[in-house]
Amino acid sequence: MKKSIMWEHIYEEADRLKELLASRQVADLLNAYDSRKLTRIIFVSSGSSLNITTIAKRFYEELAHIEVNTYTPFDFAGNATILTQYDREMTLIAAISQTGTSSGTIDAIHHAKKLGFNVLTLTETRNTPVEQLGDYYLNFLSGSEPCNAKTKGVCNSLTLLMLLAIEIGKVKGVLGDERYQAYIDEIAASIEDIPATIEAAKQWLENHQDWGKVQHFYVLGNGTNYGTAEEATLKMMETMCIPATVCELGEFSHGVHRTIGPNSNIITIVTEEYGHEIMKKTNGFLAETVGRLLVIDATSEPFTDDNVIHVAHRPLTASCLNLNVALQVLATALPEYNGIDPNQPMHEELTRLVGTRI
Ligand SMILES: O=P(O)(O)OC[C@H]1O[C@](O)(CO)[C@@H](O)[C@@H]1O
Repeated sequence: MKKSIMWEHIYEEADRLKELLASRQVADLLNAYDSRKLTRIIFVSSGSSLNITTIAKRFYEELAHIEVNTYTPFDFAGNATILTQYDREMTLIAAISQTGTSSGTIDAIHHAKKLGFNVLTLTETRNTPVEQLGDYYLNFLSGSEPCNAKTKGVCNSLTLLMLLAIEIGKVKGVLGDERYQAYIDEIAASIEDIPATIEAAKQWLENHQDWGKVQHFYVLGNGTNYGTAEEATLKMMETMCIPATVCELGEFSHGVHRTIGPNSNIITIVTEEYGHEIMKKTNGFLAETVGRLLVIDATSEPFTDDNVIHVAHRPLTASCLNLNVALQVLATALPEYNGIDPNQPMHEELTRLVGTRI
């Protein structure tokens, strides 16, 4: 079977990210848009473009003192009457769509404009409705990604959101020069980590091809990487075409734990953020209880075991970039072990029926 085009996108990630980091587009945006009074960002997006906002949330709150609200387009347009109460000058709506063609996101932009908000749009694809409807624009700079499950676009858009938070933090004076540089340096170092992450995940998979046969899996994460767990769940569901469950670590023992047993397959994401001790105990319990456990470990003292993939410890960003890369490798490789193209068409008639894209 021909290797999926997703591999090409994954191997491009480090170069596309370096271009993004070198770009001046965020600085140019902040010259055109005065972010000094900004106290609230409302993200509106779907799928991976939504999951990156959950990951990026804490960078805005911590580094720029901006409250973050994350909405799906439907919820934003139809279930958010509180929007009318928000100060238009202190609030920015940021609509994200890789393709720039998701109809829900387009409707949400129209709604935001009707309410009188400033709208920043972010896309991978230029000359699309999402690009053109906003007041301000940022491109992912990831290059074209003509497949269903996005990889390089996720890495670039996630990094773009982190860079935007860091630059706004600097403009607002929340982030001093030293901390600003430390974040930029950590992102640069994380980009250099990517080839090793890809290799570590591929090597682990060589001996664990049986994961390709699973019919359901869980992903557990917390803190910054709860969003990564959501993204991994979506990515692997999209490529493997099987159901999955995502759970925030603290919530796992509030009911979800009752569903697991020897037939369960669980991926956990381990960092040193709040909840680390509980994650350790949970992993110990899972190792005894479930059929398959995979631990993606980004701590400073990673545990070495047959069920562990190591990702470099990057404490300021909780290694979020490389954790996503490792999980993208899984999502691409596992269907291929069964001779299935991770990008195979599936129920396209539904997206046409409900008008997912324009
Ligand atoms: O970012 P977009 O183009 O609005 O699409 C949202 C989501 O839709 C999908 O393409 C699948 O429908 C996802 O891969 C993507 O994350």
